[in-house]
Amino acid sequence: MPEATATAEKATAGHASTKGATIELEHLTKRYPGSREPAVDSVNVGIKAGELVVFVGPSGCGKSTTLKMINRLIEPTGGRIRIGGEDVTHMDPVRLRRKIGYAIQASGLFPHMTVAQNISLVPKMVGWSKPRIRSRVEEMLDLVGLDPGEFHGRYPRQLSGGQQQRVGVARALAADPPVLLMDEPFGAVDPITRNHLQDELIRLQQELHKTIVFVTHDFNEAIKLGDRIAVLRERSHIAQFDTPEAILTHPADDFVSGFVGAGAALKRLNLTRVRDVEVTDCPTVTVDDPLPSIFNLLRASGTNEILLLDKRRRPYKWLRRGDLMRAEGSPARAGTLVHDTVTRDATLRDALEAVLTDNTGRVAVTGRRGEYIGVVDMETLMNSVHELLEADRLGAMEHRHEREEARAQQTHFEQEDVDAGEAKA
Ligand SMILES: Nc1ncnc2c1ncn2[C@@H]1O[C@H](COP(=O)(O)OP(=O)(O)OP(=O)(O)O)[C@@H](O)[C@H]1O
Repeated sequence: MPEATATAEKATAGHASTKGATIELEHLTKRYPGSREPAVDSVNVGIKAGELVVFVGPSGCGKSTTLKMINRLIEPTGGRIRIGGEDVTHMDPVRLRRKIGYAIQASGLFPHMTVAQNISLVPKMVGWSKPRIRSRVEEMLDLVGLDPGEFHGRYPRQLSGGQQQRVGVARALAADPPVLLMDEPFGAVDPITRNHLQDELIRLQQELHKTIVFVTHDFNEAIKLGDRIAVLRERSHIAQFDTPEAILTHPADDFVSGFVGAGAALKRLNLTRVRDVEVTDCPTVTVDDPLPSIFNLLRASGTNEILLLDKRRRPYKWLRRGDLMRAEGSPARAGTLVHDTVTRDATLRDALEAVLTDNTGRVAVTGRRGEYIGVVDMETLMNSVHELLEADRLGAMEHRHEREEARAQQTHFEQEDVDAGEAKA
C-alpha cells in the first residue's frame, strides 16, 4: 500500500496518528550563490523520533536556512538529510513534503480559501476521499481548540492572529506527517496569545509524539518548548545541543552563557509546569446563580473571594463581598474581570505573570475549552521559586566543587611530572 494511503487509513479510522521519525543532518551545508561564506557550514544534528528540538540563536546565524533544508524548500549544497533512516537528500521534494508538516510565522494561510479549504490542501493533494477529508478537517480543528462548526467556513481575515496560527498548525498536521517543522510560528502574536499557543503545542505533542523542529530567537520559548535545544552561532555551528536544564545550569561556553543571559535561575521557572504544582479548588458560582445563594456560599466557604464563571464555565470575574453589595441584582455587574488564565501546560513563569497581571494573588487554571479547573495561588508559586533557586544554588556549588577537584588533580599530576623530571636529572 502506498505510504500516503496507509497514513490516510490510520488517520481516519480513528487510530493513533503517525508517530515521529528520526532526523539526521550530516555535514549539511548551504552556500548561497554569490556569497563567500556558507550560510550553514557542515552542521551535524541527530534528532530522536518524537522529540521536540528547538534551534535558537542570533539573527542571521542560519536557523531558517537549516530548517528549510530539511523539507528542501532550500536545496543543500552539501551533506545529507535522513528521515526515519531514509536518505531524502535527493528525493522528489514534493513527495518529501507530504511527510513533513510546515508551519510559519503569520500562519501562511491562503487568504482566498476558507479555513476548511486551507486545512484540506495536502490531504487533497495526496488523494484522500471527500468524506475522509471532511472528517479530518473537523478532527484537526478540534485538536487545535477551535470549534469546527464555527470556524470551518471562515476566511483567514475573519480570524484573530492566534486563531490563524492554530489553523496554520492544523493545516501542517492535516496529512498526519511524522515530522513537523515550525519556523518562528508564534513570532507575530501578542505575548498572552503566544503563551497559550505554546501551551497548546505542548499538549498536542503529548498526544501526537511527532518529531518537531522549532526555530526561534526567543530563549525563553526554547526553554519552555524544547526537549533539547540546539544553541546555534554563526553559520549554524552548534555551540551546545542539550536539555534546557543542562544549558541553563552548565552553559558550554561564554557564547551560550551570553545567550542564556541574566537570571538563569528565574528562567528555570519555564521548566516547571502548572501541572507539577498543587492546583486547588476555590468557590465558584455561575452567572445564572441567584445573588442570595452566592452570599450563602461565600459565608459558608469562609473566604472573601469567589470566582464567577460564565455560561460555558469559563472564569469570568473575581467577586468580593463588597462587590456583591453593589451587584444590583446580577453578579455579572460586579467584580473584577479575569484578564488572564493558564492551562495545566503553562509554565510557572506564565502563572506568575498572570498572578501579577490580575493582582488577585492567584490565577485560574483552565482546560482545553477554557473551562475552569482550579486555581494556583501566589504562595504555591513562591514556594516553587524558592525550591528551584535552592536546587540551582546546590547544583552550582557541586559544579564548582567538581571543577576545583579536577583542577587540584591536574596540579597534582603536573607536580608529579616535575618531580619525576627532577629525579631523572
Ligand atoms: N536567499 C539568500 N541569498 C543569500 N543569502 C541569504 C539568503 N537567505 C539567507 N541568506 C543569508 O544566510 C544567512 C542565514 O540566514 P537565515 O535566514 O537562515 O538566518 P536566521 O538565523 O534564520 O535569521 P533570523 O533569526 O533573522 O530569521 C544570513 O546571513 C542571510 O543573510
